[in-house]
Amino acid sequence: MGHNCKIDGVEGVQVFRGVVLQVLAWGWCGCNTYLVYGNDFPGPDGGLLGEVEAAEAALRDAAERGLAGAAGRQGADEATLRDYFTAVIEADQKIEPRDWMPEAYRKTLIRQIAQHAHSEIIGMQPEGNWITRAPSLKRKAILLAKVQDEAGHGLYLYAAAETLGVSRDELVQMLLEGRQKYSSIFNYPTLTWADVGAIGWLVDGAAIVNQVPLCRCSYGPYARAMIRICKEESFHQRQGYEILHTLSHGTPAQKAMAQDAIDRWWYPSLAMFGPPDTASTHSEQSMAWKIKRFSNDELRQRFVDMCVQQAEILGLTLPDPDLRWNEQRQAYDYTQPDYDELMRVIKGDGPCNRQRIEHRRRAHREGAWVREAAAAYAAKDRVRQEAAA
Ligand SMILES: CC(C)(COP(=O)(O)OP(=O)(O)OC[C@H]1O[C@@H](n2cnc3c(N)ncnc32)[C@H](O)[C@@H]1OP(=O)(O)O)[C@@H](O)C(=O)NCCC(=O)NCCSC(=O)Cc1ccccc1
Repeated sequence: MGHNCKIDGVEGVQVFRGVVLQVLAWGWCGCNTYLVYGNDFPGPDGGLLGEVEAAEAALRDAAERGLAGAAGRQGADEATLRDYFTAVIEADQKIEPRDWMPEAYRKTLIRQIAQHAHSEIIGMQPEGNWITRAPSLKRKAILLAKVQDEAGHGLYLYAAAETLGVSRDELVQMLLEGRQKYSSIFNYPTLTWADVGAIGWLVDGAAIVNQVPLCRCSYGPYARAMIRICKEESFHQRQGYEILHTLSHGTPAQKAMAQDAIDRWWYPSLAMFGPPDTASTHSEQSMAWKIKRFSNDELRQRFVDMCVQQAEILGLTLPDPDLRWNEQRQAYDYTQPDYDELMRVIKGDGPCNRQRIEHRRRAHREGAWVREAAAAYAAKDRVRQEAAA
């Protein structure tokens, strides 16, 4: 399907009816987006892809050493199963769907993975808003592919959540009824084309910093989903960075537009990491279970430290007059985001909360015929297969 061509100096880009499918030259790349600049361009992920690869190797190792397998111990009493669960976590092995797990561990995972899946799906809206207005056909194709990747991430994550005994239908229903959350960041508007760049650089950047440690999460299906998602998010971050780089090296008006986007997205991106550690209700337990590997504040600091030099290369300013290197801490001091605003947005009172959820409800209603057709086809297919067997 499609044909291969060279776009922006990248060989082997597979194109089908004008839409970039994938870069064939990149062995692992299963995603839709592609790299649009040469090797002289600085990679903005701060080496995080290396960490993803290390986590992937650790997953393979865990599978080979195989401490997991508590499924075979289902007959044991609860105390033995609990000891085994603790041993698996302590040994940095993986809990798998059929293993015994405490009910609170299961619930925490369902809450976090579902919230994560909903974020990917709702997160398609702010950028989707710019697909028809992207400044060139090339930019449109890239953005279309990126937004499509987010849908794919949502699907991997719903599938991971389903291994915990909850159905995708139930999860979607909980989102639509406001009983489950999605990330605060997607309740902010995308006012200009530069916002698409800022989302890629800052929002995908924050997402990667948060998600790379999740590749080492103690629950196998979530950890495995995160490996692929992080690789794809790394592309997304680069495409956003490249948009901003182009704008900031363009006309004064384009540079001003890029700066304005950074000014508006910086603090909401810092808030994505959640409340400060002192106010985080779940962190302690989630870290003990090795679902979370770092606290909200640790990850936020890592993100700030990563962004400072990248902003310098972009020639843009992070909107924080108190941002400065602290020699003693070997980290940047920075101004905290407004956590009262975060709480207001989480509770439904952000600039776009109503619009986002209304749009999702409408899309769900309008997609009913597709779900019905798929279910009817599956039922027919089952009958056909049973008849043939
Ligand atoms: C770090 C945290 C978000 C929160 O830590 P926890 O230990 O779970 O909670 P903690 O005790 O600290 O907080 C107390 C309460 O506050 C809630 N809350 C906190 N922060 C937020 C917030 N920002 N927004 C909304 N709610 C928030 C939290 O749920 C809890 O409420 P609950 O008790 O449930 O009612 C964690 O769940 C996590 O790592 N999730 C996985 C990553 C993930 O979901 N990424 C998604 C974005 S990336 C993406 O989509 C990619 C993309 C890029 C571009 C375009 C499209 C897509």
